[in-house]
Amino acid sequence: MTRLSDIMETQGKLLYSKLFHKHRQVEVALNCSILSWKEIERSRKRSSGISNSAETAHSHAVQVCEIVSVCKTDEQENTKTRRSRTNAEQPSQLYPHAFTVSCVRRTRQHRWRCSDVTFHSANQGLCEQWIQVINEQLSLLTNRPKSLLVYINPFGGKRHGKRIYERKVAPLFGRACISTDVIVTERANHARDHLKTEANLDKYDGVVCVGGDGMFSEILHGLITRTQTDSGVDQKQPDAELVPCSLHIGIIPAGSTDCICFATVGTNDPVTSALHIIVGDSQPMDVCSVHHNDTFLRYSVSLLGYGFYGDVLTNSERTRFLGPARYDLSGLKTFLSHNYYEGTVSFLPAENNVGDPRDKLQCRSGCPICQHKPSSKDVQCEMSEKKEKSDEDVSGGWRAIRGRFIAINAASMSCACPRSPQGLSPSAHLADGTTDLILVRKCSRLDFFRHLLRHTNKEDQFDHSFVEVHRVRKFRFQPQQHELVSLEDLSVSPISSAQTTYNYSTSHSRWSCDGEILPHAAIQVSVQCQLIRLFARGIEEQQQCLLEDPCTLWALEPSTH
Ligand SMILES: Nc1ncnc2c1ncn2[C@@H]1O[C@H](COP(=O)(O)OP(=O)(O)OP(=O)(O)O)[C@@H](O)[C@H]1O
Repeated sequence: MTRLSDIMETQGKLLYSKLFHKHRQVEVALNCSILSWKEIERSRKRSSGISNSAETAHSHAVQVCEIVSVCKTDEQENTKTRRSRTNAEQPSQLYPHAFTVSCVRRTRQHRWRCSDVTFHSANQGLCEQWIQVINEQLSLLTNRPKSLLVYINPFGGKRHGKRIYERKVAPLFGRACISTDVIVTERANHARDHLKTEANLDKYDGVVCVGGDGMFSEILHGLITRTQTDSGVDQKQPDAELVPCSLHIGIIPAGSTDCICFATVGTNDPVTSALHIIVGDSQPMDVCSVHHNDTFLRYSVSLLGYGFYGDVLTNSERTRFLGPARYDLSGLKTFLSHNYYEGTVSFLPAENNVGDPRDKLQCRSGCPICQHKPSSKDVQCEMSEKKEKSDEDVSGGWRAIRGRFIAINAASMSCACPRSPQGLSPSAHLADGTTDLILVRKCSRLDFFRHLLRHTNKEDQFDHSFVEVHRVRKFRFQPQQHELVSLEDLSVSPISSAQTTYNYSTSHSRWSCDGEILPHAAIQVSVQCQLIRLFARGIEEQQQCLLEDPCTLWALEPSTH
């Protein structure tokens, strides 16, 4: 990676001045990508009668694209600060004019904060020039949103959505001169329906969702449906090539489950999300379209789960009154039930894909695998290759596995969360046009427990004889129609042997689709590569970016953060 200081040298300076920062003289320089400042400390050593002017410098730099705003420093603020200074800090009194640059500062665990840096000068005109030139550079950043449509779910999570937006997000949008239209939802699906038909989307550069994953799903469905309607595409057709949405979606986390935000930003923090929106970050994301025959069911961006995860969700819905504890209780109940389900999974492997579900390459900011996006031409080519092969192979490039499954999961992202830091599929990618299909076959309770346990540590959860994982572009599931099946032939684990009764599989489970239960067990799923874009940049390798340039403003905050 190129050092910021090198960029400063190689790119022409737009502006250079000696100003004061924190009562020390600094050299401040701006080019089209970096604002940097360097402390000048003159220690006049006199030896052998020769005056020696030495510079010891503390350098700082911020990328122009991470500047939130620049403004004249409030007169009162400036005077107050000056009055409170001691005599030793008097030079600032000689420099009464000032401007403040607000910029992104990285703190621990992928959190961003807005940090103010104030520069003082005796020359008012010079301060105004700095403000003007920095603003000119900011206006060249065309990816930044200027106008946003914000939907707030006032009942998401702990019901703090409105307060979070008003206190933490709106002031930042104001500073960045972003205009907003805010809609506080009055019922479930209010945001989805408004986006589908009423909203005048031409006015906006993006849509912001204040709430949890359920609220995000509403925005996702509203925006995709609207885009297809406006483009004359029929999303009901399972083979329709969907048109990518032009508006970005921003997520301000304010729900009880905020997995999409966590997976795309690395933290669930409203201020961090607001800053990613302000700087106009862009993270493409795959979306799975789910159909039952020719009926469109839903879109999914994170997890489609049949069997274990479908049952956990179905059971938890029956005990909503228990609050978030219902998921633990339902998980335990489902685990003890130890059901399995028979059916056929058919899938189209992503053979030309660069990555593999077990290659341990995690999807991170600027992910090379997601950048190697297959064009629809490549996918067509892959399909026709498969078709050619199909002359010999009856499956037409598709593979089919019939069996008895405890769980069938399709992870379109790692699905990492605080409880499972690696997630269900640690190497799944946000935008490579595939989903990781994980099949957990019938096994003993103890084995299944061992498999589940691996989600909480760093061991390979696919390294079990009863687990297989395939990276796929499409898949189908057809449940087996049959009577109740006995688990007699299961290898008996210590846990199950303690029980005197046998377990029986009910014939069907339900699919959990990003936390919503689907009405059909037989489904067809097709991954729509990079159908949407979020105001995010994926999870940054934080330590790496701190170490790469010592000349950086990105100092870590104390561990309290
Ligand atoms: N004004 C409203 N009144 C009732 N429900 C709403 C309203 N606005 C949105 N919703 C619905 O609330 C559901 C949950 O919202 P959200 O995801 O923001 O919060 P959550 O606490 O994370 O949800 P969950 O109950 O799924 O954990 C969404 O499916 C959404 O459709």
